[in-house]
Amino acid sequence: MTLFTYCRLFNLLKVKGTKASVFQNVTEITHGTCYYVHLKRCRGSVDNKGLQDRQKRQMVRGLPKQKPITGVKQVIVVASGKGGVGKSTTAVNLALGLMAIDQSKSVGLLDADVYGPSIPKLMNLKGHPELSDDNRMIPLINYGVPCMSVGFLVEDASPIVWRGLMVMSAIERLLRQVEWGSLDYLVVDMPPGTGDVQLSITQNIPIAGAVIVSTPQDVALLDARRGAEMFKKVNVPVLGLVQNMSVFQCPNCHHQTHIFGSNGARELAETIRVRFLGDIPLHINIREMSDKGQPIVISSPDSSEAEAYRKVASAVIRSLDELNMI
Ligand SMILES: Nc1ncnc2c1ncn2[C@@H]1O[C@H](COP(=O)(O)OP(=O)(O)OP(=O)(O)O)[C@@H](O)[C@H]1O
Repeated sequence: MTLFTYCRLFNLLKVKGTKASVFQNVTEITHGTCYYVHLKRCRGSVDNKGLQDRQKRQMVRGLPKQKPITGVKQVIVVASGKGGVGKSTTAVNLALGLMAIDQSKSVGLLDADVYGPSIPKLMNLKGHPELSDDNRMIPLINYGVPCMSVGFLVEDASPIVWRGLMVMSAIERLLRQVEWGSLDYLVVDMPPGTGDVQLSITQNIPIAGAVIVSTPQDVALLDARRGAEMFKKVNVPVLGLVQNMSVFQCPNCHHQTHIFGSNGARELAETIRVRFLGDIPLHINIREMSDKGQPIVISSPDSSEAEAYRKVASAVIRSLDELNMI
């Protein structure tokens, strides 16, 4: 581990306030290509599992007090039960779609996928955040969207091999130590699944609602359902389901194929009584533009794919408006 990465990780773990006392000693242990940071608690060793279990129990009982992120009006989390279904691509294009349909709105993007941060690549951003006068990280901006990601804090090729407590500290820092300014929406790209990170985020901040992304494939739908149930359990409203990669149209003969199935997410939305937010086709332009860091909503705003993302953004706003009326 280079000295640079080490310092970055160390800074990342410096949590202000009471939790700072948890970290008395951070020691680097190198095992071949894997790096571990060994944490010692003031009294005895850290019982990660115990701590996490306690957090989960507190969560379920609704004990911890959620604190809003300074300057942010509404937090929208984008989640998926399963990895690789297009959650980050949807989060990016949703954020840009929200801005496209109402340019008076300010939108930020937070990459909470600490194990596999992809927002820097998708938003074509590189570099490290500067610090404000009060030591908060200033987001990097592209396409008018301020972004923050753990990817800005570690070197590109560094393996992100973290123990549970380190992940929680990183998340806390990303939630509390970023100078967002004033935002109407903060779109959060969650890690896939229904684990500690997801619980920790729902525990720490008030969330306006969750958008669940799934392909129409049975195995993805099963996990999407689990994701939706988790949010309901912790009282986060589910704004709806996005069906990604629903149809592939051959660019030559225009024949349409439902590679992952056709209507699974739509049917699941009906079953679990949440809004169906829209269909995003499986399209090479979406993948190619994403890889270039030029999201389709920005690079081909007139395409039907960009329109599909804007429709999803409109549906999300409808869900939020309905919730705000309650
Ligand atoms: N509608 C789509 N059409 C074509 N390619 C897509 C589409 N949606 C996503 N992809 C591609 O699928 C791959 C996975 O997408 P993405 O990284 O957004 O998924 P994810 O669910 O966030 O993955 P992870 O769980 O690893 O974070 C990427 O290469 C992306 O460009």
